[in-house]
Amino acid sequence: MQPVRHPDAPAPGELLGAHYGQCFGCGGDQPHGLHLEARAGEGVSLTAEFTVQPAHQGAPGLAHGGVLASALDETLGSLNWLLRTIAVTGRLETDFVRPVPVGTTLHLEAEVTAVAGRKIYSTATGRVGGPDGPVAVRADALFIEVKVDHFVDHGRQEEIQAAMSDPDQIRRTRAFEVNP
Ligand SMILES: CCCCC/C=C\C/C=C\C/C=C\C/C=C\CCCC(=O)SCCNC(=O)CCNC(=O)[C@H](O)C(C)(C)COP(=O)(O)OP(=O)(O)OC[C@H]1O[C@@H](n2cnc3c(N)ncnc32)[C@H](O)[C@@H]1OP(=O)(O)O
Repeated sequence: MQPVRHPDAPAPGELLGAHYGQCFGCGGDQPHGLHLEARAGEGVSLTAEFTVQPAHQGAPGLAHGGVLASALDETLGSLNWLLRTIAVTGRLETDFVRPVPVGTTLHLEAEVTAVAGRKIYSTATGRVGGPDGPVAVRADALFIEVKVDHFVDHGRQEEIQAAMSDPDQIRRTRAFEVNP
């Protein structure tokens, strides 16, 4: 089935914000994180940027592939804001097309290609040298829709309690729930 943008999805050009402050991918309160920033696009698409830091090296002066995969995973996961669906990565297939030096800003774009029941199929590319530069990485993913209970049941108590007593987190989580 064709994906359907939720009527209350953020407008094209709007920053999506973090889904969780401590998230390694997008959290502003996470000192070790990627601090990836995603912006809504048209339809069920978005763009995001991430700048490779010295802490992200695999080989000298080059980004670690796992970090680049994380940036792709986070970008693809952010698409769920536009569907207003909570979903987790089931499968992530990554192509590393060219090396990405430290200091490079990766310009990412992602879109949902299909939805089938709880399964959300999506694809992303990351370019270097600008939004129209050459492709350095790309990924195809399958996300699976889950309920908030997924996190409550499986997350460590300490962080779950902290998240549940943070009004900001409750608000962000509610925004994802079509039927709260
Ligand atoms: C109040 C506190 C709450 C705090 C929450 C905070 C915020 C919430 C808001 C948003 C957060 C959401 C996401 C974060 C966004 C971005 C971050 C990046 C995303 C991630 O980094 S997230 C972490 C990594 N991720 C995992 O930690 C998943 C571990 N995993 C599982 O938890 C289970 O594995 C699960 C749930 C995936 C499925 O389990 P399940 O039992 O629910 O469903 P089931 O197995 O029946 O699969 C149903 C259909 O999907 C097919 N299917 C499943 N897996 C497949 C695979 N791998 N390949 C191909 N097909 C697959 C089946 O074949 C079947 O297909 P069919 O229906 O056609 O038969």
